[in-house]
Formats: sequence, C-alpha cells, structure tokens
Amino acid sequence: MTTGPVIELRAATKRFRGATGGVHTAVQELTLSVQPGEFVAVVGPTGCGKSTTLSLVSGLEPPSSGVALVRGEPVLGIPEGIGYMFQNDAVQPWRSVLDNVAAGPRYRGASKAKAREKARVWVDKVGLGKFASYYPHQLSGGMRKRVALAATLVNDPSILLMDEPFSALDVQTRALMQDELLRLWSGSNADGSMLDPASRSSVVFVTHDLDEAIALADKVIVMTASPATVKATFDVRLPRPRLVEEIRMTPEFQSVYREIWESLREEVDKARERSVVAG
Ligand SMILES: Nc1ncnc2c1ncn2[C@@H]1O[C@H](COP(=O)(O)OP(=O)(O)OP(=O)(O)O)[C@@H](O)[C@H]1O
Repeated sequence: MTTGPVIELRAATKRFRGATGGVHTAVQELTLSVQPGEFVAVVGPTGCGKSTTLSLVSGLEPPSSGVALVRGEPVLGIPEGIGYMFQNDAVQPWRSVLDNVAAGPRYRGASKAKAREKARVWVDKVGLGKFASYYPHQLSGGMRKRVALAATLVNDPSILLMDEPFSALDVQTRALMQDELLRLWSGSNADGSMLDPASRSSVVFVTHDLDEAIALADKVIVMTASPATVKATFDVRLPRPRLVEEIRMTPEFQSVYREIWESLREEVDKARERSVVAG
C-alpha cells in the first residue's frame, strides 16, 4: 500500500528545442502532488502546457530539470499501472467492441478466452453488452468513447491520465460520459455502497472546461499561461456520489466556480492578449 502521494512533480521544467533552434519552455518549476484515490483536474489556457505535464508523469517526456516521481520513484520510462485516455478515441477500427476491450489483457499475456472474459465484464459495465460484436464504425461517438473507457479500465489502472477525453462530444453525451466515468471510478461494493476512496485509481484529468473540472474532481489545479506553472490549487468539497447535471445547479458548485474562475480568467486573458500580439 502506497503511503504519501502517488504522483509528484517537484520543480519540474520541460524545455523543447524548436525546429529553428530556439528553446521553448512548456512547463516551468511545476510542483504538484496527487494522493492515492484522488481525482485531480488540471485547467489552464490553450497551449499552456497541460499535456506536457501529463507526459512528465507518464514518462513520455523526461523533465529538463526537477523531478517527476510516481509512487515515490523517479519516472524512467512508462510506470506500471498507468491508463490513458485522450481526445481521440484510440479504438481499433478492425476489431469488434469486445476485441478492442480485450486487446489490453491480451497484450499483457492473457489467453484469448481469459482476455475476452475480462473484456465482457467491462463491455457490460459501460452499457455496451448488446453491441459487443459491433465494429467501431457502427457506433456513435459516445459509444466509441465508452469502448475507449472500457479498454482503459479493463487493465485496472492505479493511475488514470486523461487529456480532454470528452471534449469532442456533444454537450449531452459529454455529461453522460462524465457520470459514467465517476460511477466507474468510484466503483461499488456488492451491496451498492461506494468503495473505500483509497482503493480507487488516482486520476489526473486535463480539461479546458472549468465546469467539467469542478463537477468531476476533488482538487482543481489552475495553470498559468505559458510557460505553465501551478497558479493555485482549489479543493472541491462537493459531496459524492455526484450527478454532473444536478451538481452544477447547486449554489455550492456555483460559488466554487466563481472562486476558481477569478483565478483562471486572468490566465486566459493573458494567453489571449499574447495570441493577438503574436497574430
Ligand atoms: N514534443 C514537443 N516538441 C516541441 N514543442 C512541444 C512539444 N510538445 C509540446 N510542445 C510545445 O509546448 C507547449 C505546450 O504544449 P501542451 O500540448 O503541453 O499544451 P496544452 O496546454 O496541453 O495545450 P492545449 O490546451 O491546446 O491542449 C506548446 O507551445 C507546444 O507547441
């Protein structure tokens, strides 16, 4: 059992060399931590460095200076137990729903029968039981997203990195998927009660959408305009289980929204001014 943060960035800076030889600092002196079972949302203006932050955690990019730690160990390569979900669906068009979900367990060495058995459980959990033999082109965008969610969760990730996973969906489907994610993340015991929070996965969810961030997360991290660093961190103490459409209507939600928006707005304005000057 891990004690202490599952994810930690300590003064992590990432610089990229541009095509013309210049150096671009994507994230600077970034310090943040994620506790076991915590759902953290990261918001910030477009292009500020949110995806780069996830790359430091997943080991896709090493920091130029500072440290990235997962379970207390420096990140060297992709750490164990990480699941990703990105904006694009990442489903394989030539595989059925069931085989898309079975692909992860297969890759990890499960027999075809065992992998399909595990996949079947998750296909049912995301409500696609009747569509297990369908191919992605026969599904709606929301259904493909469910396949992608099942394909990620079937691997039982202890850390879930999500980069704007629902931003391509229409508003209603998006709300459904947010509820689905919360339901699956919170899990439930056989009697329907919620799992102990510490046995849930730790989530880092990057989004442009402050509404989405607050509805989902325990903690919202506001990033500065580029180069990204942590501007402020806000605890979201809204009760769980949450239904996103309902929680948005509550005065508690609106008051947290106003508070965080004050902080985020300045950064969005800065990023806009710069893009006007640059343009
Ligand atoms: N591999 C790379 N090589 C060079 N520059 C990069 C690389 N990855 C990211 N960058 C640059 O770093 C900056 C931050 O990019 P990043 O994708 O992390 O921002 P973001 O906040 O996730 O963006 P968005 O909100 O648009 O999704 C951008 O200017 C981007 O061009």
